[in-house]
Amino acid sequence: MTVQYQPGLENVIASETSISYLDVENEEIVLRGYDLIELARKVTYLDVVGLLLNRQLPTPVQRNALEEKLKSEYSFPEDVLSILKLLPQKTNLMDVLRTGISAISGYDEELEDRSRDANYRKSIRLLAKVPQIVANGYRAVTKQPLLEPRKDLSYSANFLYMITGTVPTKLEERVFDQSLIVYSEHEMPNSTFAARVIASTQSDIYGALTGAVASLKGTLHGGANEAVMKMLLEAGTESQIEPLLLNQLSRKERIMGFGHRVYMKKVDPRAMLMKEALAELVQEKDKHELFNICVIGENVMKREKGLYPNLDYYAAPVYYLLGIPIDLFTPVFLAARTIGICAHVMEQHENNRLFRPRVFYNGPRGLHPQN
Ligand SMILES: CC(=O)SCCNC(=O)CCNC(=O)[C@H](O)C(C)(C)COP(=O)(O)OP(=O)(O)OC[C@H]1O[C@@H](n2cnc3c(N)ncnc32)[C@H](O)[C@@H]1OP(=O)(O)O
Ligand SMILES: O=C([O-])CC(=O)C(=O)O
Repeated sequence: MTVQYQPGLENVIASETSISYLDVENEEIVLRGYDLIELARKVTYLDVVGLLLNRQLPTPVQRNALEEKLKSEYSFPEDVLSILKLLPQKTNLMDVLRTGISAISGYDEELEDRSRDANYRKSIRLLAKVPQIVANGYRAVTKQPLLEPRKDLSYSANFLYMITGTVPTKLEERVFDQSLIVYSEHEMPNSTFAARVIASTQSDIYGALTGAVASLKGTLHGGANEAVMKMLLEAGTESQIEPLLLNQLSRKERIMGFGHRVYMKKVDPRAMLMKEALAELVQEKDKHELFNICVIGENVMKREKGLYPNLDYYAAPVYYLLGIPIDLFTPVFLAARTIGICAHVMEQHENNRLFRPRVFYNGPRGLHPQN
């Protein structure tokens, strides 16, 4: 059988899934039958968690039960916090997160159980603990006091509170929750593929998620949201963003937050939702210039390269205005994506076929060692 080689597996169908699908033609991100953007407008992150885990949107009663279950799993091993405190201050926070997720696996009694029910329970535990690794991991390496999760706050409000140390306003909570929804799941990005490849050996959900963290760190993937914010801050003013971008483009550099393997010359619907959220936030915080800088940047890239912003472009200034340290932007993305990755690992375990592709060999043949 001849199979065509596709560098980067571009457009190759790697899995069958009922979790999500990017319908680029119709500009819709399908999540278990729903439009992701409509979900982000109408329901909460925990509803989406319920949808991804149970294949249907929870009723309000089911949603509350899910929230209670999550909060009952907030307890966190002290020893893992001690490990995180030992990491050097300069450790990249994605590496802190990778270490933390790896370390908590040993505390899960069901680690080696691959059944759907066990994977479901482990997903809940991960959802309860990953935000704590993000927030307290950052606090540990930067020598700030650690915070206990607050059960009186919603899941999303607590996550933001544990990062910033301040209870968010209603608008901040809603915008952050929306950002978690749009980051929650996106078909087969590099990180999800990495997790499925790992899970396909019958390895465990913690290991698969740990691998996904390493994948997401790269700037061609999740790491772009941090790079975007650094670029926007470097520009600093409305008048400086265009020359900065033109300069980078003249050096043939990639502009972070633009382009996408699947959308490329089309708009990423998630970026547009975050643009709306940013417009609301700059109003509340009187930071209109940041919004204007972003819009100018968007227009320059459309004009110069025909490229559109991806989610990371508009999520970055949103996170900045929410008071999230830039080094935590990608860890927060991973925390939001944990549910999507868990759903994929569960699906992989339920209908598994080992990933083992072949190569297009272009090396020498027929050599012999000289004795
Ligand atoms: C949530 C997420 O993870 S979204 C992705 C976040 N990552 C980024 O924003 C990083 C910046 N973007 C990129 O590097 C790319 O658009 C990627 C990695 C996301 C997708 O890349 P690929 O599918 O491999 O596209 P590819 O590299 O073939 O690009 C096609 C053309 O567009 C150009 N291009 C693509 N993205 C950019 C960009 N951001 N800036 C400048 N040029 C770009 C490429 O240089 C290439 O041009 P050429 O044909 O003249 O050589
Ligand atoms: O789909 C991709 O390749 C990257 C992406 O936008 C995501 O993971 O959200």
